[in-house]
Amino acid sequence: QHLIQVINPNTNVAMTHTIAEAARSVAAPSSEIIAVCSSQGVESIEGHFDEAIAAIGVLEQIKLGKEQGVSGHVIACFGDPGLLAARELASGPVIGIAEAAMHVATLVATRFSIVTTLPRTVIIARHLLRQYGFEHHCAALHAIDLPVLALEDGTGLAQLKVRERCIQAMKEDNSGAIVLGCGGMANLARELTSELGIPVIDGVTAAVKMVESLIALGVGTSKHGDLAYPNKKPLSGCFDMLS
Ligand SMILES: O=C(O)C[C@H]1NC(=O)NC1=O
Repeated sequence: QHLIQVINPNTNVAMTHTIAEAARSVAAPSSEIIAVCSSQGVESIEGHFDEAIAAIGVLEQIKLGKEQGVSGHVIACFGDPGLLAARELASGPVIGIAEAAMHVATLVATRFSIVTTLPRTVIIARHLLRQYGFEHHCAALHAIDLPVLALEDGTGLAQLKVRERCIQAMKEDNSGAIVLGCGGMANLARELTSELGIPVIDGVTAAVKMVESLIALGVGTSKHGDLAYPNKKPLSGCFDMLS
């Protein structure tokens, strides 16, 4: 039995539940999903400011997960906030949902489109494409132009918009797969894949299976070089919780 920690970096409980359900829907019988969210910070992550705040929440949860003996971690926000910092802290694998979804898309298509929430977060996905080396694999990025928490408001409007943008991407982008650009979209991928006849990929489920694979391979985060544990030093003020 392996514990896999799935971290929603925002503080929204409903979205944490959506993410947890998706993670558990694909987890192997040998995996136990520990779903958590940041204990403080932002209720949704919609830009650079939010990402910076969320990264601290991620690090706090990574530390707690380590103390609980988890075997691996998922950062369940499409900005992959705090990913490399989390890898310094962690000994097991740490996978962000954006990198996971992008990797899976490149395994089944030569080019993919991304459908995310607010237009202002598109640049964050662009930065990740460059950082991960997938810039030339991404045909286009689309935003439904609704706030992240519209996905949890119960009206179904955001889900309708995601479907519309996926259909538009299929028609316009000449890409073979679509990546859903938000942890809160995790429960939409299977239905959209079968309805639209194109791989619609969610990063939460992709990341859970990648963490499981790395655990099975006996591959943890490298502690050789820049992802070694952080240099020991006193952490003052509110950061004391990270020491
Ligand atoms: O960047 C986005 O639009 C989505 C991102 N924000 C958030 O609170 N969870 C996420 O996955």
